[in-house]
Amino acid sequence: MIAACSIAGSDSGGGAGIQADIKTFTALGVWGLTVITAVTAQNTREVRGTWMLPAEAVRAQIETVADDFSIGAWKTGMLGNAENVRAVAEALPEGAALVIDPVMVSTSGHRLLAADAVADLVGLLVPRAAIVTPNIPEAEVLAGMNVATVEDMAEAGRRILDLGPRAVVVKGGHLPGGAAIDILVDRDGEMRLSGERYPYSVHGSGCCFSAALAAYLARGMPAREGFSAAREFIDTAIREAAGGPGPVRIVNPGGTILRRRRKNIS
Ligand SMILES: Cc1ncc(CO)c(N)n1
Repeated sequence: MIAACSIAGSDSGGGAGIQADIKTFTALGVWGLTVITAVTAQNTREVRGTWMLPAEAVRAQIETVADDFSIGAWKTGMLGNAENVRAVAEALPEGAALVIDPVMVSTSGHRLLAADAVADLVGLLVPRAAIVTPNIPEAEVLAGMNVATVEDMAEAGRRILDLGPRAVVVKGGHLPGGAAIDILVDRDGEMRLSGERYPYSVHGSGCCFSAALAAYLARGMPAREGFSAAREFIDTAIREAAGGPGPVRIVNPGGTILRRRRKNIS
């Protein structure tokens, strides 16, 4: 069995957070494990409240799943506060393949990471990541610069790479313009993917993208290949959500890779 574990908050609306991650893992043939950091009362339009779980509960969930499952990849989403960031850093097994979605603020404008937790996220977790996946506002915080152009995105990606992860994907969905461009930066250089820009924004797209990346890493794909595959997966999910705003619609992307690799899953 290929398994991946999401460390994130619950979205009662089912479009983002833990729920998005389980649905994505399932669509990609990966067994989804979950470590819940927080509960949110949320729908596609607003976050009405958030309640953090104690760090002890976060630590115990990580240790319990790690003791039983062979976990091909981990991903973090909403961590909420510095205590939970530290608990994750302490409990996460050494050498784990880690995708960090540095969730800070919801699309609807609600804070999902305390401002004073950013330093611990950067100091304790980002250097351990296989891939960090900031959107533009998150890249601005992590890189300490304004990002207004595609070249700014690449520069921000390089600065975040200097924090120590093996790769960074800066997602360009928040930039104005014709195409939606995402840039992966790693020590070999950069890789740009240009996709269609849909005339609406959907709830949960960032969560599904990073979960898809984690699923592909768990299935043994290298980071650059996983980036292409996850980009295609989320493009389909956003397109199928047409009529938005609303949640992304996760569809099984089908294709030969999934069917071929499915045989490996018992
Ligand atoms: C629980 C949760 N995680 C992440 C996001 C990011 O969109 C959200 N809105 N809610």
